[in-house]
Amino acid sequence: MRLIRHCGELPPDLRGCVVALGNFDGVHRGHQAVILTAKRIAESLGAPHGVMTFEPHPRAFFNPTQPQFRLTPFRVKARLIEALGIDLLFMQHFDQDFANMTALEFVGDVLGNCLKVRHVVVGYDYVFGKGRKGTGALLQKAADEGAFGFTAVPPEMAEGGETFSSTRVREALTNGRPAIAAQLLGHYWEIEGRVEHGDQRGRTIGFPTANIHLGEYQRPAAGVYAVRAGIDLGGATQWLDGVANFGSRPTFDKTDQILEVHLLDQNMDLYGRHLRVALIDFIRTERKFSGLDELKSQIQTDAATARQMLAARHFPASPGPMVAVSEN
Ligand SMILES: Cc1cc2nc3c(=O)[nH]c(=O)nc-3n(C[C@H](O)[C@H](O)[C@H](O)COP(=O)(O)O)c2cc1C
Ligand SMILES: Nc1ncnc2c1ncn2[C@@H]1O[C@H](COP(=O)(O)OP(=O)(O)O)[C@@H](O)[C@H]1O
Repeated sequence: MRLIRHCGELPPDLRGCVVALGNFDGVHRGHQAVILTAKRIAESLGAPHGVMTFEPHPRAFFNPTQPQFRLTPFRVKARLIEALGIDLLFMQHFDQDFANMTALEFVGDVLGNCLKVRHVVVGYDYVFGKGRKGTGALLQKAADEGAFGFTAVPPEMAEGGETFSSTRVREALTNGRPAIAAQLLGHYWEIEGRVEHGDQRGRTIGFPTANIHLGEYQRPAAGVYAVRAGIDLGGATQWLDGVANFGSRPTFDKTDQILEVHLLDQNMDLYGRHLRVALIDFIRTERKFSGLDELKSQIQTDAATARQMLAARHFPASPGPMVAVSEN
């Protein structure tokens, strides 16, 4: 997959693609339907396929003080889109100038003059352009006038008849339901980041923990999770079982929230390493303990619970993006 940040970077032979437009935060199963529709149409036309997405997320641009909400920071989103086999990823920088662009200007200048798109694909409720005036109807009108082909993909339904949505994924995570989030996403939800130094207390109780700050990520429910941690070993991601706590560690009167991951049966220096942490199951809510002994004995129980939960699930043997398995 080729990442294009500026129109001028697009080689002439890659003009005329079929493009899926959207924010696609999470790349959930509804997003996948939109992106794969663009891919299928492109293949039938013999054209390149692409996804156009906007950074920073327009919602974060317009409301910079709102709580963090991202399911997938850009690099994670890009990896998931690449896994769908897409040729081109257009990352459109979202700034004040871009926000001022009308829907018609976007269609004419970006989709038309710059990309010379053959076909545009969006989800059923997608809106774009200044004042959110750009709709499926506007794109259909441009298509009727011969600018390009157009497809609006109808809502993809989950088993219970509800539509897949990033909002529902966020709700599942804040309610401590990572398995539900995984069903909606079609893959386990992952937090990834660099391992930082902490208070070096973990090793003294036999549970060293790799610490990761969540940055722009949506905060899940505070508590203990069975996790799988992905570490880059020689270019391939190796997945290891673990138990993690996300929260503010009230036992030590801390207030900042952090993800702390203990890898089961491992002893390795992870400081400064890049870690992917997939939340698999929720074990319990975070608590304030009377002291280290009580915390240690609870973490021993948590580790045993995580072991059982992870053993009950089946994960693909090969490294790469993990796929969600159904609840059992
Ligand atoms: C499985 C697990 C469960 C935890 N549960 C709690 C908890 O309920 N309450 C709490 O205050 N801290 C909890 N912690 C966080 C520990 O307080 C923290 O890992 C320990 O103090 C080590 O901190 P350090 O990495 O800064 O050295 C948990 C940690 C792990 C690994
Ligand atoms: N099984 C393991 N799981 C997690 N981290 C481990 C493990 N074994 C060794 N480590 C190392 O120990 C560090 C955490 O130890 P800890 O005493 O909790 O220190 P800190 O407070 O700095 O996180 C990790 O960052 C990693 O480098």
